[in-house]
Amino acid sequence: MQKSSSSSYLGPGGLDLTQTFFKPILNTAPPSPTKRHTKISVIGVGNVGMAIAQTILTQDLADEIALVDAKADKLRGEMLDLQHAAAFLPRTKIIASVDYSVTVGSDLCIITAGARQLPGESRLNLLQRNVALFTSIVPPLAKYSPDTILMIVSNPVDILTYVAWKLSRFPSNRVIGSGTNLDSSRFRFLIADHLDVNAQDVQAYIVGEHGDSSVALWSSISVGGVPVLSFLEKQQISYEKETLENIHKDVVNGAYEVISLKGYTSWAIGYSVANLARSILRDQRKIHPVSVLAKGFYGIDGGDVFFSLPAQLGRSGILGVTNIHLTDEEAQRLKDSAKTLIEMQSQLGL
Ligand SMILES: NC(=O)C1=CN([C@@H]2O[C@H](COP(=O)(O)OP(=O)(O)OC[C@H]3O[C@@H](n4cnc5c(N)ncnc54)[C@H](O)[C@@H]3O)[C@@H](O)[C@H]2O)C=CC1
Ligand SMILES: CC(=O)C(=O)O
Repeated sequence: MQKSSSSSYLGPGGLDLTQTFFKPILNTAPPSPTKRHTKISVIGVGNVGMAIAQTILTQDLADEIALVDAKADKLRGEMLDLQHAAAFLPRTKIIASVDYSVTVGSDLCIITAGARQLPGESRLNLLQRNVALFTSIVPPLAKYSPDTILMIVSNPVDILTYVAWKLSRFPSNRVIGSGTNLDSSRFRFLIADHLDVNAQDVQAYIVGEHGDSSVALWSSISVGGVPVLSFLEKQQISYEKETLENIHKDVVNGAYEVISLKGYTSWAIGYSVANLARSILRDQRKIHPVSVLAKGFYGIDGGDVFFSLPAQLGRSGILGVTNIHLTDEEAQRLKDSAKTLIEMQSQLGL
């Protein structure tokens, strides 16, 4: 049986079989002009890109997903494998190409392409390799989808978000790094595990660099609406600062541990980015710790640095940054995290 370019099957003699199986209802009203067609492009179909794509599919977040990768065979294989799950998933058109024209008209472009860490290697060590790739990825995305929102996932995510902002020339509200949304989920899991509660009832943020200099905002943690540290202090319940430091260390070491065990991280970042995509495309106006242009917030003034702050996300991208009270120690750690990133950025000459 021959397949036409429009995907309808032509039987013997060129008979269009879709006409045999379906008797079309004529004179129907056209689709409502207010119904939006949502398109997401995922660049890089490695472990991370595919975990994101499959989570987006299962959560019914897009009408169309376009996949792009430099490896044509791997790309077609991943596209077919996802298409073959059509009978079990919400209806989503899945297309793929090594040519960026496939991304045209995307609402959201998620970049996961690039080198990943070897066991023990830091995220910042990937910088030179992945900056070079971004010069061939970001300009065509901006060309084919000038109104899109860019979501950067490749590491080091904060500096690459800055690079994507520069290369795209987009306003900063439309260039977002997945940042510490993932670290904060790890943090909430560990606190929930420690207190034997549900992680969704734990409100807790890791901010700053997605990486070794990240900052845990202990002073603002609440569980079920109860501010944890001030509650413990009022009840005169002693807690060890070391216990808190160890939980943060476990957050920072979390990715290193997973990478040393299975070679890469994928499932948690898949859920994290799908969670961000939902807030953006469904205009949820939820607060997420994501990588944003931080200049002017929380006393950060040393340069154009992107790192994670609790930001409100909606259909136009970043809507604002929340003003959480920080202790002097937390504010200083945040400034140190910014300094680390600005020093790395200054070597790029962008
Ligand atoms: N921000 C975060 O929280 C996280 C970030 N990551 C980062 O995501 C990135 C991807 O990780 P994995 O998927 O595990 O790596 P991977 O090696 O499995 O996949 C990378 C993919 O990028 C493709 N690629 C390379 N150059 C390309 C180009 N110029 N154009 C298009 N595609 C290209 C490769 O062909 C490959 O399919 C890494 O930088 C990793 O560090 C990973 C986990 C979490
Ligand atoms: C690899 C990475 O950045 C993570 O899993 O946090």
